[in-house]
Parts: sequence; C-alpha cells; structure tokens
Amino acid sequence: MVSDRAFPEQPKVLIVFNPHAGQATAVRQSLEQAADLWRAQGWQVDLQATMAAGDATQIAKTASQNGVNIVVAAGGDGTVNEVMNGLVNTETALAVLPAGTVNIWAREMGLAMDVQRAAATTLLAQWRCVDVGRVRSMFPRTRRLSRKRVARPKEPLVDRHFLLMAGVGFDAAVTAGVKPLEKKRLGAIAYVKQAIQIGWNYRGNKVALRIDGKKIRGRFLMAVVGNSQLYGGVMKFTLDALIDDGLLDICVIQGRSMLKAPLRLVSIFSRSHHRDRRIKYYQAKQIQFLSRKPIPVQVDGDYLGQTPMLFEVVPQSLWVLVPPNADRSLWSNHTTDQSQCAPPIQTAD
Ligand SMILES: Nc1ncnc2c1ncn2[C@@H]1O[C@H](COP(=O)(O)OP(=O)(O)OP(=O)(O)O)[C@@H](O)[C@H]1O
Repeated sequence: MVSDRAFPEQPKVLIVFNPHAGQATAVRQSLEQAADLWRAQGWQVDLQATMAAGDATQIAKTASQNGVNIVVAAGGDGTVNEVMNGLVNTETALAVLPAGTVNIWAREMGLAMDVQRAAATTLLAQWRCVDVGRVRSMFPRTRRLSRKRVARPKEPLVDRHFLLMAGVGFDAAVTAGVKPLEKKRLGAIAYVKQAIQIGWNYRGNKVALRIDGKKIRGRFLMAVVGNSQLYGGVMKFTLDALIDDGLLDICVIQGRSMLKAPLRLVSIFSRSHHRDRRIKYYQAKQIQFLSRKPIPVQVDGDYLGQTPMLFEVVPQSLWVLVPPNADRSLWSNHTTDQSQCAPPIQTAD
C-alpha cells in the first residue's frame, strides 16, 4: 500500500464520540486513555461528545475549518457516516475508534474492536484518499414505470454521502424497523429478529434502474450500492468493490418473496454471486432507482428515506487514516491520481 500523504508531525486531532453508541457504558474513559496514548506521541487531542443525532457532521465540518488535521469518529458506523459527511472535500482526514454495535468501517480498516488497541494501531496508519458515494432524492423525468406512475418522494428530500454502502429494499425496511433501545439491548441480534418478523410478508418491488444510462427493470427484494465491500460485519454483497476506483458496485437480489432468500444468502456467503442467476452485479458511476411504490433506503446502516433516489460516486474526495492491517483488497493496485483530494493542511503551531 502506498502512502498518499505524509503524517503531520504534531497533528491536531478531535475525537467526536457518540455517548449512546453500542452496548458499552464506559466509553468516555477508554477514549480518554486513547487520547493520552496519542498525546504521549505529540498529538494534540481534544474530545467532544455529540448532543443529538446529526451533530457529528457539523462538529467535524467546524473542526476542519479550524485547522484540525484528523477527526476521529468514536462510535458505530452511523457516527462514522455523520463525521465523514462533514469532511468530504476537505483537507481533514477521517479516523475511527470502534465503539458501536457492528463497526463495519473499523473492521474494513483491520482495527481491533478494543479501543486501546485500535488507538495504538492508528499511530501506524497512512493517509489515503478514497471515493465516497452520494445519494439524493430525485424527481424522475420518467413519470411512468410500464403503465403505472413512478412514485414521487413523500418524505423530506435528502442529500447524503456514504462511505460503506447504501441498501434499497428489504435491508432498509429492516433497518427502519429496529428500535434504538432494542439495538442497545440486543446488539446485532435486533436486526436478525426484525428481519424474521418482516420477512414473512415482504414482497419484491417492481423497480426500474438506470445504471450509467442503461435501463434495467425487474422485481427486486433488495439492492446494495457499495463503495466498499463488507456488509453487516460478516458478508460481502459488493465483493469486487474498490474504494479508489471511481465506481460504485451494485448487487441486486431478484425475487418476489423471501421464500428463496436463504439460497441467495448462501451464494453471498460462499462468494458465488456471479453463478447465481437471481443475483445481478454491476459497476457504475451513477444509478437511478425508480419504483411504483416508495421503497426504503438506508445508508451506512441508518434509515435515510424512500425512492426515487439517485446514487453516484464522488471520486477521490475523502482523506482517511488507513492502519497497516486494513483489507488490501479494497484498493486498486495502481497509485491513483490524487489531484481531486484537497491538498495537505499545514499545522499552525
Ligand atoms: N448524542 C446523541 N444522542 C442520540 N443519538 C445520537 C447521538 N449522537 C449520535 N446519535 C445517533 O445514533 C445513531 C447510532 O449511532 P452509531 O452508529 O454511532 O452506533 P451504533 O448504531 O451502536 O453502531 P453501528 O452503526 O456500528 O451499528 C447515529 O446514526 C447517530 O445519528
């Protein structure tokens, strides 16, 4: 792996933490210890807790404007998503300390799930510039899907970046239904419980996709639009995704009901997507999702809204700290053109 950018000697660091993330209770204490470890290496570290959902984006944006070199998202993937939304197209890098329920980005980065060990590994990280995804509500020009009208957005319009993936359909319906208290109590099992509860009656939706201009229609149970590979911490829907290739990977699961969904899961777990004729796989810069009925959408594990939505890649737009054990299969072999990432920031001492 090639380092994209030199580490500042005494970086200014802000740890943004979600006090309600995950199931642990003494997060602040272990984050203070992580901060001390970094301070011992000359890093200038501050901590700030979020007060409400959505806070972390503004905190990260302000930190970047104030010359902070690294903003550390201490929480789960929802917190990582909020922080990165404040850092896209800035000079400030994203790092993570895993304190959430699933911690997919931390796993992709090869970090231990223990905050202290993850902090120690972060000292050895390299700066890399990566792509992110962007998802926006859209008003389709096509008013019809076969002979029926295309659904118009009924919820507030959204415009959001994502680092890991977005899901459309069944997984987003599950995400929307998991209650925060249940997630706190049961952890990842809350998702399994919800999936079983709604799976019996879930029906595939008629969807029209436009993938880089190419029209594709069908009845889909769900689709994953991946910027990276790992999903749910255990499997890979978008197993060919590279985080610096200027493309999003799209894995579509076809079907009318969940009856045969276990077969699709076997294909996904055994990484034989390409041999399953009910799984379609694409790579593209832009994907439009249109449907007769509004279909739920989640980004990086949190419910976002409903179709119609437009997904597109924002190439080379985010600096991230990449520890030595990060999954190498996420990066293309060649050194990418870094000109679109903001130039390195100079620490004002
Ligand atoms: N102070 C806060 N009070 C209430 N909600 C918050 C606060 N700070 C952040 N949140 C919200 O909590 C949501 C979940 O947090 P987060 O993703 O960090 O943890 P998690 O859900 O336990 O982990 P994972 O996403 O890995 O499963 C985030 O989407 C965020 O919007």
